[in-house]
Amino acid sequence: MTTPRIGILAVQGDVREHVAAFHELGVDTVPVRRPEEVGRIDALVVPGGESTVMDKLVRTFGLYEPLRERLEHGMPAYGSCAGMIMLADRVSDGAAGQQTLGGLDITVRRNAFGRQVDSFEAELDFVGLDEPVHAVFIRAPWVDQVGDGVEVLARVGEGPAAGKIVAVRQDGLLATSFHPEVGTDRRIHAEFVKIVSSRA
Ligand SMILES: NC(=O)CC[C@H](N)C(=O)O
Repeated sequence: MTTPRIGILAVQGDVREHVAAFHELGVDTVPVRRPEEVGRIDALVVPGGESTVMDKLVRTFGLYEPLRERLEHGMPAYGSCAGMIMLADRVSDGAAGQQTLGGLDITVRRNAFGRQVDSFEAELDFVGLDEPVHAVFIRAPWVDQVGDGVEVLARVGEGPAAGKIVAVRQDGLLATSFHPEVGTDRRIHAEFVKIVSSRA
């Protein structure tokens, strides 16, 4: 089997951190900035950053249609934080006119944790991983509602937001409210590589 080509949407956000995370796993990635690059990838990563800016740039660069089409045809994708918002079918508290690429049958609440606690870290139990994940949240969304085909992989364990959904999977689509690309734990990137390889 040939190694799948993982593209990183490289219009805005923490692209370098994702590139480095996959590199540590021995997986090369390619940046995606132009429409013609979309046809050459087997999977997509949408990084953390600012979903409103990412949305505008994706459309300005002519990436919206080709990416949407690939996602509709089942291309695996992983989104962290703003990337989760970009992959969600529905956004609550989105900016005026904000659109997403969609694909994940979820409603995501942007900046859900509020201003006082907009950045924090937490230990999370994560379905399929033996040890908890140390998760870094930065002005993160949470998932308000999931469709029937969506598996919940992690929830906040304690505090005022206890029980809120922060990681999901639906077929080849994976999303986390937090940033595993920040830090040294590569298990979630490894999970995505497994998903991509199993569907290649
Ligand atoms: N760290 C992040 O990716 C923050 C996401 C940002 N709050 C947004 O709405 O896109």
